[in-house]
Amino acid sequence: MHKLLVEGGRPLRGQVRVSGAKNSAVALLPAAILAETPVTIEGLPDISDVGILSDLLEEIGGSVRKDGRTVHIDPSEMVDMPLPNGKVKKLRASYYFMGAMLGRFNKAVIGLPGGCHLGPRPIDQHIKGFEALGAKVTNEQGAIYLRARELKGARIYLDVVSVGATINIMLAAVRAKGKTVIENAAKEPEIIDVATLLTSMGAKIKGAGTDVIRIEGVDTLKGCLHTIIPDRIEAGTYTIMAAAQGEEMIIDNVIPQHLESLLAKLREMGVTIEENDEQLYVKPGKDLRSVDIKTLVYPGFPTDLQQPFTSLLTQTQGTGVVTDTIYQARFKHVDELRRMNASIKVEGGSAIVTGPAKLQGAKVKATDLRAGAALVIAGLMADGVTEITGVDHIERGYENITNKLIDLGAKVWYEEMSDEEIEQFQNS
Ligand SMILES: CC(=O)N[C@H]1[C@@H](OP(=O)(O)OP(=O)(O)OC[C@H]2O[C@@H](n3ccc(=O)[nH]c3=O)[C@H](O)[C@@H]2O)O[C@H](CO)[C@@H](O)[C@@H]1O
Ligand SMILES: C=C(OP(=O)(O)O)C(=O)O
Repeated sequence: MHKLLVEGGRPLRGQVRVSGAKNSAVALLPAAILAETPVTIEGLPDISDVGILSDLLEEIGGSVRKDGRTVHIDPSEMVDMPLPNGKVKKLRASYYFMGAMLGRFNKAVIGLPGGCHLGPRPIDQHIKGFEALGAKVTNEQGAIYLRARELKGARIYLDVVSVGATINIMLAAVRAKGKTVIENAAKEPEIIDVATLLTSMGAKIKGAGTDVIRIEGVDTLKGCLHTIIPDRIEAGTYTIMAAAQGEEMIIDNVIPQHLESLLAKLREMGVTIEENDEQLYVKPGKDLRSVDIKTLVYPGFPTDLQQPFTSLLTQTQGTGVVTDTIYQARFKHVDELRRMNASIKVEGGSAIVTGPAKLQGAKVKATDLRAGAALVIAGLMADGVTEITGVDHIERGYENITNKLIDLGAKVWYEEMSDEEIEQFQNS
């Protein structure tokens, strides 16, 4: 087991290239189950979530061949193998095996998913959708059993706007008989990306990216070639780093429109940002002003950038209120930032951040993926060395973060943890 060390105080400059989107990748891979001939996906990020999903595709009989960041998946020999335990529990997105296997085989057995602990993360809307399409769904000892004689299109109104439920219902519905309408659907760019792949496979989908998605079921889907979109959350994380500790930075391979809510807030704080076709040029001003943020569904401020943004607010002038309306308990990073001398109070679903605080390097724990990113940003701004444990969370979502940071001028490195440190980490 290793820890990540960050020596603070060095300015970041230069260019960083954003990888393919984690939250697309984790849906595109299971979507390949629905095809009958090989699917090729280009630009997948090299992160652990992608590795685990590729292994799961092989467990059900698929052949997965990696060629750099391109992955070729041959789904022709896949079978309806139950996956009640094991790797499905290591990540959130294994729930997409439910929709995809149900769509292909009319049955699936999938263990309840893992992923970041951000408070309750129910999947009732996914299940409501599968049931509406004609599946019988039961929870038996922590695994979801789904069975259908035949899936039939239905009108499904989501009670909560959910990325996962929208994509999962799309996956199950593309091969169902007749028409499905998903109302109050989520509008995140990753949903459009998955719909684009499915459409290239022969699916008939209209309205992805709006809150009403219409799907006309087809009998078969074929393989295709798809290029993934860039990761707006990774791009946003580096943009926040540039505001926090950058001199001048270029974030490359970005769709700027995907980040408008973040860019608007950064400009309000005094950061200069220029948008080009696929790049952002970021130059922080002196004495940035604090702002309030409230996370919302897309195109609102993304909850996945709330934690990194909180680290930036520790350095701005005044008080900023961070309210997470998606995950009211997504504040585990706050205790760790306090160890580094940040001045933050959590009240209800909000963190109140008073800046500027002089951050100091400390031993901290990444409790989840974006908490890890928040600690890296804090470490870059702090005096001295910050030691971050729980690095496997960070590796779920950030490709090659150390090399990308080193190229920008940061001093970051991994060290093996001692037995004593591992024990302390496991007990904390
Ligand atoms: C793999 C992936 O894409 N993960 C993202 C996805 O997670 P995920 O798909 O799990 O998040 P959802 O969009 O489903 O969740 C949004 C809200 O709806 C609630 N809810 C969701 C489903 C459900 O059946 N019932 C229910 O009540 C959740 O508890 C949460 O409060 O979107 C989140 C919100 O943008 C992001 O933080 C995650 O990075
Ligand atoms: C919460 C996240 O991921 P997951 O849904 O995969 O746990 C995230 O990407 O910030």
